Amino acid sequence: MLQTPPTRFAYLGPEGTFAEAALSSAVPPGEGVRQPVASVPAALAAVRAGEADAALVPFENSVEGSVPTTMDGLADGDPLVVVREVFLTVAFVLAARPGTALADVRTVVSHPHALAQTARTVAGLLPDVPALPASSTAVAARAVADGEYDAAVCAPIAAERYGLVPLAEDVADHPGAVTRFVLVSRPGALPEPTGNDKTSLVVVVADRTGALLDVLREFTVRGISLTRIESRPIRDRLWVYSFSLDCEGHVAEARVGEALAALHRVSEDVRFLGSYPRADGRTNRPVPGEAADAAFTEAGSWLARLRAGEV
Ligand SMILES: O=C(O)C(=O)Cc1ccccc1
Repeated sequence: MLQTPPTRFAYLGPEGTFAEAALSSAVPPGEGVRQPVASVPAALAAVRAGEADAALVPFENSVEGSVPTTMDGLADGDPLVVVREVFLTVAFVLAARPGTALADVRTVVSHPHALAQTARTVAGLLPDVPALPASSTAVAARAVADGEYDAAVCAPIAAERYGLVPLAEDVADHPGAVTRFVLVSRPGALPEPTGNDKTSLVVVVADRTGALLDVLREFTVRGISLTRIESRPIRDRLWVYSFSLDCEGHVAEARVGEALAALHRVSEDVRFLGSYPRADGRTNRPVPGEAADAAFTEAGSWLARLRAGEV
């Protein structure tokens, strides 16, 4: 009998990252094989090259906003789509090699988002100590274990994994911060609509008055709520911006499909980044009657009758 090969999941590694914890919360242990990779671009590249089937990468944070390497990595290059979102409440420790005292620490290292979310607390504990960036919190913990730096901001599990001990626990400036991760894969069959889905897009607009309003209007007139919108520079065109956004609904639903088709007409480019089940514990706003699939179907039949000369 033919066996389907296990799904290969790439995640921002090494062992002990928040991305790994997010993957474990989304995919039961024992399902698929997991490959830690060195960076977000490496995780996306592994999927694009077919070396992995899906990648679990951080997307945005409730305190720091979006993760630029992920946003830009999805906006450029061969298309990838989000098939799932995962929310994780993150807790940070300041960790060092056993025997290190706070007074011995001359350097702190972590992922830029972890440094940003703990900046005030860490500066209070270690005034004037430089905070240096690393590609993940676990790589930072490993580098401390290897003696390259004195302390890391990381997950308690990463400290344990690399033999570090906490100098301070719960060093987040805003306890309860949530990170949104996404599981991305090469385009293929879309996740089925669940009735509580989100759709992600990148829309490139022309440099003209009202271009953003034109984009927003296509959602408003179809009763679609946006859950995120932000601008990102298009790096090879000076002062031209794209809009990265999430809206409620699934592309299989008429109002969302029609909005995308309209955006395709009024903007320079639309990149579809997937329709997937909403996982933030919230429920999409009720769809107004005139924006429901049944209303679009009925309007389509009416138009067909008009065109056939039946009215
Ligand atoms: O570096 C990690 O562990 C990640 O998964 C990225 C990250 C960093 C800080 C907060 C949330 C996610």
